[in-house]
Amino acid sequence: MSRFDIKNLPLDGLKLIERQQMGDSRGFLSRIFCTNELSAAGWSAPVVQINHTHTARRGTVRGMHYQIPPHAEIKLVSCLQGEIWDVAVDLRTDSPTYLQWHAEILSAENRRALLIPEGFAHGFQTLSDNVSLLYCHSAAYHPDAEAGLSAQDPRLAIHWPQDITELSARDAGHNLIDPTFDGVKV
Ligand SMILES: Cc1cn([C@H]2C[C@H](O)[C@@H](COP(=O)(O)OP(=O)(O)O[C@H]3O[C@H](C)C(=O)[C@H](O)[C@H]3O)O2)c(=O)[nH]c1=O
Repeated sequence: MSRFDIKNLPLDGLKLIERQQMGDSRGFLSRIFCTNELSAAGWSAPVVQINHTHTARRGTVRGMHYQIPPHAEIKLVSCLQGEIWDVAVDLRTDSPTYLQWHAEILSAENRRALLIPEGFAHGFQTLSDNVSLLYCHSAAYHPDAEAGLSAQDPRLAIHWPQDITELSARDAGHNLIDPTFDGVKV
């Protein structure tokens, strides 16, 4: 019996993963990651890093982040506390949906996660206070390969459900997409 429901999304390779919950009188168990089951969803590499972010304030935006090749990564973003508007942007230069974005609401309640292929930027807005996310990464963190786009870039026109209440200095400083931007070749 699969521990996940896997749903295709409008951007090729982007998947919505819903965790099954095995409950009893004590509580529940749910699986966060499974190589065998998520290979069918496109996870084609070992998990090399797992991160946890906690974001205290509702309305905070983190993103839009990605690592440039050869450190491009597959990312599985799971929300274990609170609720977020989770956004992925297709940066694959040759993709028919290049620079298009898609968002899903992830929460501890709906047990949904976003599986984001290589070549996408990722960001989110917290829809509640005290949000905890768990990220599985298929590539290690390489600061020199870190790149970012402005969450408020008019070229992306990402809809954020709430007023942005907090943004890191780094995220506030990302350049806007200009004619020299050529996406990511993965
Ligand atoms: C990603 C990462 C960061 N760091 C350090 C670098 C900074 O000193 C600090 C916070 O990093 P940054 O502000 O770049 O990360 P966030 O804005 O929290 O980014 C997070 O949210 C966005 C939406 C994501 O998609 C990232 O994958 C996720 O890490 O942690 C590490 O030491 N290891 C790591 O793997």
